[in-house]
Amino acid sequence: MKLLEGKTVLVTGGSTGIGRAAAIGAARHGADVAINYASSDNKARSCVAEIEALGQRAIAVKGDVADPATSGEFIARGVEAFGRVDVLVSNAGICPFHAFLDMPVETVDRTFRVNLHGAYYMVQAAARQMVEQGEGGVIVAVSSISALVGGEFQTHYTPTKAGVHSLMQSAAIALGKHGIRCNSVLPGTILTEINKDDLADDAKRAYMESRTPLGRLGQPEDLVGPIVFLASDMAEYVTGAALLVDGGMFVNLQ
Ligand SMILES: NC(=O)C1=CN([C@@H]2O[C@H](COP(=O)(O)OP(=O)(O)OC[C@H]3O[C@@H](n4cnc5c(N)ncnc54)[C@H](OP(=O)(O)O)[C@@H]3O)[C@@H](O)[C@H]2O)C=CC1
Ligand SMILES: C[C@H](O)[C@@H]1OC(=O)[C@H](O)[C@@H]1O
Repeated sequence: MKLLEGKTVLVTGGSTGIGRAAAIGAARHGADVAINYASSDNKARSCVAEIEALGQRAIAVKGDVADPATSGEFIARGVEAFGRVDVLVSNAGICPFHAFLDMPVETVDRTFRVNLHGAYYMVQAAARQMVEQGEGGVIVAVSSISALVGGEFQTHYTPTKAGVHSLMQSAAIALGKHGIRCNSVLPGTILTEINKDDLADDAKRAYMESRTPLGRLGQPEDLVGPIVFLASDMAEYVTGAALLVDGGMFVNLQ
């Protein structure tokens, strides 16, 4: 069953990892897709090609989500290409691992601007378009298990993921009257570019696997079902919710 037939889905950070899987997954469910990305031109092009091979339309729009102007441009390009925006998946993010006591100011600033400010501007721009269209819409933000737990080398990152989770809760209230649903997914440890170096440490990787009741770390494709579900009418009474997609890692304390 195709859950997003005829919908237009916009995905930030769609060139690699979770965003790419979400973009291709949405296309498999019948959506036309616009992806935003920062720098990976070839990967963005190949994502578009993969979606087109599925028989759906796709565009890639380059832009830094930390720049407030990028959000308006991305939404406008999506509307220009497909006529409307039904779903935004706010996913773009970075996690430059670093110790707390000597954390550079620039690293804190950049991480907040990309992960939290970027999500804020994108969600706001998409919501403005959805309100103008007058037919509701859906926003799914990629937060993290890190919204709920800390990380020694992620003191600049975990607050941004808690912020994204909180943004979805407040946006759900602000936008409910417009028929716009806002939810977040909270991935656990998913094998992507963002943590390739961190998990190159075999001991750390084995430890993270051992903390996961389902016995393996996640793949980007593990997020597709939850994101498509939340974006679809199957979740029409779900808003302000957060869905852990972590193989059970969060509850595995003892
Ligand atoms: N992997 C994991 O374990 C987890 C990841 N997450 C979250 O998932 C999201 C996606 O991460 P993941 O797929 O793992 O990582 P990847 O590094 O594979 O993908 C990140 C994506 O975001 C894009 N991006 C990065 N910075 C910007 C920017 N300034 N403007 C626009 N796009 C940008 C990248 O584009 P480009 O390739 O062009 O740089 C890429 O498309 C992030 O928000 C992350 O916090 C949450 C929980 C766990
Ligand atoms: C990048 C990390 O491996 C990953 O990001 C998250 O949000 C998870 O909590 C993991 O720490």
